[in-house]
Amino acid sequence: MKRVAVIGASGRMGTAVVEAVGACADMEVVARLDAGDAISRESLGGAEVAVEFTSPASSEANVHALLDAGVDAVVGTTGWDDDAYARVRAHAEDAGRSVLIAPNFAIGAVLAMRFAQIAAPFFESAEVVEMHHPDKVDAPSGTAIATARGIARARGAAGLGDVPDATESDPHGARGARIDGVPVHAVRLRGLTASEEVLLGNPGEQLVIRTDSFDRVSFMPGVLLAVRRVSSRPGLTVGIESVMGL
Ligand SMILES: NC(=O)C1=CN([C@@H]2O[C@H](COP(=O)(O)OP(=O)(O)OC[C@H]3O[C@@H](n4cnc5c(N)ncnc54)[C@H](OP(=O)(O)O)[C@@H]3O)[C@@H](O)[C@H]2O)C=CC1
Ligand SMILES: O=C(O)C1=N[C@H](C(=O)O)C[C@H](O)C1
Repeated sequence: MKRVAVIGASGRMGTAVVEAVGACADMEVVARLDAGDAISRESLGGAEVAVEFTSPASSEANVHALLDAGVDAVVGTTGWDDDAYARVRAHAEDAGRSVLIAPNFAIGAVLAMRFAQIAAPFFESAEVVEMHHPDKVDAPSGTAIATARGIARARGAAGLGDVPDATESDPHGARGARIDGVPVHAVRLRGLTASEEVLLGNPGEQLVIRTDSFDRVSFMPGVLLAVRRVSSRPGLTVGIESVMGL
């Protein structure tokens, strides 16, 4: 029986994780921590793995505290950059522990990111539109950042230049953000959970890759897979693609 702690347990994702882990025959929730709770060996209740869905402002500190407490971590909180990854990788390696951080645990979203990378070299234009519930605190989404970076890498490797765009004046920022040169647009709309479209264009044709999470249950198979596999992957793993065998 894998002993699991949930950090951010009262939040939207934490609540879904507590329920999903509790429904598994091979794992149990031994600790539920939220804002204001200290992370320590004692408060973690003998957990082997912690699942962390909190806020971009607190996630890295939580992961260091989990490593100090001798626990492997599965992290879904967004807002990570390369410097933060490097600090956690070094800490995990020093401590002989494992951390898996993924911007999206939904199988469809992971596949959409991969499909976008495969398609990107074949299209002149590429833009990413992410659409989320209006209670989300960060924009653009972690998934959109990872998607845009993947597209940019694939375009760069194929020798493609900048996406075409004749815009000369955009005082209101209507052309969105640029992530590694790829335009990214964020929609916040009541009724949505999490969706993303990758728009790829050539003269006379368009390819749209779309993924929708209608419910937070969509993230749970990926989270549970990560909980089962994280401890066999020393150091830092980013994304669940490799865990899925992609
Ligand atoms: N990787 C993935 O597949 C997914 C990632 N996410 C990401 O997960 C994160 C959480 O999303 P969501 O569940 O919707 O957010 P919520 O705001 O619903 O939940 C976050 C929870 O964490 C708590 N919290 C805040 N700070 C701390 C802290 N320092 N220690 C412990 N708990 C803390 C909050 O408490 P309080 O409200 O009191 O501040 C709240 O209960 C976001 O970054 C989101 O983008 C979301 C969905 C899928
Ligand atoms: O905040 C959310 O809800 C989500 N956050 C993640 C992100 O920022 O990409 C994953 C998913 O899109 C839901």
